[in-house]
Amino acid sequence: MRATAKAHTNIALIKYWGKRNEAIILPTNNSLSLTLDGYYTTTTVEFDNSLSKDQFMLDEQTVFGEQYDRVTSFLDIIRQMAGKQVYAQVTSINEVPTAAGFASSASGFAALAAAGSKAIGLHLSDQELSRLTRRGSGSACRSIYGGFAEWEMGMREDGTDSYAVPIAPADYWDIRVAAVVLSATKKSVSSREGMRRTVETSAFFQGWLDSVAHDLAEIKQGIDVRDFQKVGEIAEANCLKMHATTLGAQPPFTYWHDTTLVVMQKIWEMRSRSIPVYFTIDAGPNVKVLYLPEHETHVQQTLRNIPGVTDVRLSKPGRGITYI
Ligand SMILES: O=C(O)C[C@@](O)(CF)CCOP(=O)(O)OP(=O)(O)O
Repeated sequence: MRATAKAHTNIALIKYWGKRNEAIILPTNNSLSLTLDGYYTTTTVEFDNSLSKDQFMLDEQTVFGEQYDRVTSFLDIIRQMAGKQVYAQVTSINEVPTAAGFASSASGFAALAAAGSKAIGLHLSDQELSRLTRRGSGSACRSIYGGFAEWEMGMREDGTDSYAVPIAPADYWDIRVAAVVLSATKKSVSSREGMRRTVETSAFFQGWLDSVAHDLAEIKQGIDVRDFQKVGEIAEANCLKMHATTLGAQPPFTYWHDTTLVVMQKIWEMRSRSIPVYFTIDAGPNVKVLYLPEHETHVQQTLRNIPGVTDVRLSKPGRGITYI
């Protein structure tokens, strides 16, 4: 009982920022993302009756502690779905600069869900696989699909209607993403803790929530007609509103470091010179820059020349889950 799956990470253009149910990971709002081809995780899961516990290897290192606990708890869900009490050897290789705080959990949990469910003998539809993946990490449920995907928050409290749906495939629109990796490695607040604190204490959280549905409708309209300016403006504004909520939390926090702001200012300066370029930022200091292919050279050179930038990784829209 063995299977291998490959999943790509995704960046949210309309952010998932807040849970209404932590136990089964139900969000406060819908979110929308673009799956990227530059970052992926390949995971093999082998269920073996001779094992007395799960084993997890990540990038050839044995994993213990909180990461191990999240994986074995997730495998418990798969075992429960299959009605089998058998342990697994999980082997993951990340083509994701994990240290850079990229949503490696997104590609990681999507690959784990796909390989684990297949290895144990479940034959899940994309919708069922996305619903399962959500239980590992919310944003990961969007990586089941390539291209643009929307995670529907669902209305039911049992989560049966909370999963991602495809919006447009990877080959629909050749927009590019440059992931700007900063040397800053100060541990930031995890997305899970950041969301929790924001929902519970931020004076700005309701303002964020009140604006998301409109942002989502508008950005989908922009994607539909391939209006890059509209999509970029909304994604950037949505990101800034999300990050503003952290400043109103108690205690306040921010994911931004000094170089994060320098990169943001550079993006705005390029736009003042009529170069259509926009940014989004997740739960970390790194900036993801949206641009069009014809500006790739200029954008890449500009970003690489910023002091404190250690890497600029270019991505095109990526595909959904593949089995190897
Ligand atoms: O990706 C987005 O929509 C926005 C974020 O990346 C933050 F900016 C949230 C990711 O949260 P995640 O790691 O999925 O949380 P989990 O469900 O607690 O595992």
